[in-house]
Amino acid sequence: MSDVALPGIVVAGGSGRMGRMLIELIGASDACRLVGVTVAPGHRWAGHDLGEAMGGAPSGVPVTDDPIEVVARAQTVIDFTTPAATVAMSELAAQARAVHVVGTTGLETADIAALERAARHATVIRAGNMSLGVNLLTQLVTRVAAALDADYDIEIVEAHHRHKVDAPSGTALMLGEAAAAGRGVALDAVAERGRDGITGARERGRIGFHAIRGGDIVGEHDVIFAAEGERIVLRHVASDRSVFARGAIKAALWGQGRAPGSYDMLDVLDLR
Ligand SMILES: NC(=O)C1=CN([C@@H]2O[C@H](COP(=O)(O)OP(=O)(O)OC[C@H]3O[C@@H](n4cnc5c(N)ncnc54)[C@H](OP(=O)(O)O)[C@@H]3O)[C@@H](O)[C@H]2O)C=CC1
Ligand SMILES: O=C(O)C1=N[C@H](C(=O)O)C[C@H](O)C1
Repeated sequence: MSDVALPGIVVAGGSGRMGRMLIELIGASDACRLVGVTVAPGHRWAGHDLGEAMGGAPSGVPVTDDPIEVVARAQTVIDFTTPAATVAMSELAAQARAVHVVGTTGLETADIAALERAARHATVIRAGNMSLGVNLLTQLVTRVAAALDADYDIEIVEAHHRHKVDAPSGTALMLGEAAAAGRGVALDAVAERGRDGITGARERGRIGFHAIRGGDIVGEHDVIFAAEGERIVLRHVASDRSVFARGAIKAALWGQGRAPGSYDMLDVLDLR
């Protein structure tokens, strides 16, 4: 197959931690090709060739802070940026009928509604965690939560690097949704985010969230089911961002030719 027959991918937020990982992995892939990179407005890479911007040889891949043209030429956008940038990108991707793979977390209800509007016209695949391990874990959490009653207190503890700007993490919220689904309750009705001061005794049936931030922690999540006399802890530890990037590339390939709509990694990984 000639190179141009491979799905062309734009990496949004190419100068970020996930963006750089995606650039490396797409560059090494023989199933897709990198056709453009977007960066934040005014970023020093904007207007340059990607290879040169990164201090190497020319690559033929343009970097831009004005994404309209590169998105129009792409089959897919992989987006790990900010909520505002992701919402703006969703309109462009929908206009171009490009698959939009969204890893960005910290999205508010209105942001998710905007992505759902875009999904009427284009394929949108979104997950707060794109690793195989976490998506499998959500299913284990649902199963354990369904098997246990509310005598088992559920607490979710997550740890990330010092640069992370949102809490709870997208993954913690996915795990919370999975636990709430197992219990047959709405997460919003039972979530308790952090505790401080004279909080009173723990209320039965709550799902607690706690965030640790420090150093270079890639991403760690514990789901604790604590009862009188025993405790179950389901844990996922990511030690390398490539697990998220590989999941995103898998989603990009899975999305080619897929009908417009909202999808997640359970669809991509055939875990439903
Ligand atoms: N779903 C998953 O599996 C995972 C999700 N994430 C999520 O992905 C997001 C990014 O994480 P991470 O890479 O660590 O964060 P970074 O801050 O390293 O990267 C985000 C990048 O987006 C850039 N950016 C901001 N605005 C725009 C814009 N309008 N257009 C293009 N680029 C823009 C930033 O540029 P600048 O710094 O110059 O402002 C930055 O380079 C977070 O929400 C994180 O939680 C992370 C890992 C896995
Ligand atoms: O910001 C990160 O780094 C990560 N964000 C995602 C999240 O919010 O859960 C996924 C992963 O844990 C890394």
